Amino acid sequence: MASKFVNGVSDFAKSRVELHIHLDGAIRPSTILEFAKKRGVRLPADTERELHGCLSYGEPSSLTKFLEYFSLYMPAIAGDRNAIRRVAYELVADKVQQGVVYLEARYSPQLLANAEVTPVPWGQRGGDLTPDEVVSLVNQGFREGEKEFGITVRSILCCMRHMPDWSPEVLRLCLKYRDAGVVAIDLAGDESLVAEAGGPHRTAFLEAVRDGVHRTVHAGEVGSSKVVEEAVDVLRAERIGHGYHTLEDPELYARLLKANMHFEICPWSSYLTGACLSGEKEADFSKHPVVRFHKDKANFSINTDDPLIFDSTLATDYKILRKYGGFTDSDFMELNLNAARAGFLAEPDKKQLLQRLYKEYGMEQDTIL
Ligand SMILES: O=c1[nH]cnc2c1ncn2[C@@H]1O[C@H](CO)[C@@H](O)[C@H]1O
Repeated sequence: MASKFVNGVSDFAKSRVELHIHLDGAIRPSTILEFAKKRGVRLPADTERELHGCLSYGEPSSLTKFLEYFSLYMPAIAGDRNAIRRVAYELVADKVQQGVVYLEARYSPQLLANAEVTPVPWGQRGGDLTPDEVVSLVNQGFREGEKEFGITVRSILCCMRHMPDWSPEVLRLCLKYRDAGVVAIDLAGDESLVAEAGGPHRTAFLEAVRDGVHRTVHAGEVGSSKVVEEAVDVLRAERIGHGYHTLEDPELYARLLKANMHFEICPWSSYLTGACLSGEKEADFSKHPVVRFHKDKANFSINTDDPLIFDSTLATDYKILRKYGGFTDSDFMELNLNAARAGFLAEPDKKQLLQRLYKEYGMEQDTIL
């Protein structure tokens, strides 16, 4: 799939920071299979290889069609305590393999629950796993992974654009678990269907500002620059998830460059969701917005987004930038340092992370700080 674009290109394998990955878009096919069998959930295939083939794709589609893939496998995981702890732990294990030293992973607590959520997602029967307990289970999985693998992991809780009624609870969980690894609130979902953030989303984000909860918003992925403008001016986002279509509004773009806004860029994802380079069969990533961002010295990170469905790893995205954007090792170091600075880690931990990166990149920190 992705490999046809980047065969033979070398990778940047030093310590990396990843800020934009969906926990529920990053599950191992083997784990989906295992829990589906245990729970009697039907899947589109019953070997790991075939299943992975069914749950992923490699040609450009749309955000709406991409989001439908979740329904193929989420019934195997949602509502199961062991499954949820496992997928969190395994994400850490997988990311260590990809050289990640700091990870922020996001998910919707409601989409993994089967109690105290209306409607109960994925056609599940109601049960007794609440969004609150989901967060606690994910935290446990991440803490186990951190301990085992020696990296730092934090989480971001997603509000869903089409489910404004869930947002007050998402904010409550951000506050309840702020000392247990939850660092921010996000707004995810299909901005091609729901571009304007409804009242409860706005209220949750403004309360987040008031209560010191960090904020990132999916905006300008497939939606227009207006969605980005709303994210910044109304929802008070500190980072933008994707943000490619910011470029349609030069004034807004100039303002965000000046404000050093951080863009969470997901190159391979953006091709497959039709967010960028749409209509191109042989994608020419030299025309991707990330190349412009790079030229303009914008503040951005490189992320996989949903590596299960996009059949990718961080290497896929790094190789694309190396091949089509001319990114060098020092560019990769710089963007990872920018990612660490834009991370929602508490200040002392962030300082430690930056020191770790300087050391591993062989940089004299005195000359950089
Ligand atoms: O690229 C994306 N854009 C918008 N929403 C997304 C994307 N990837 C995943 N999700 C949505 O976020 C939820 C919580 O993790 C996922 O269940 C999916 O619905």
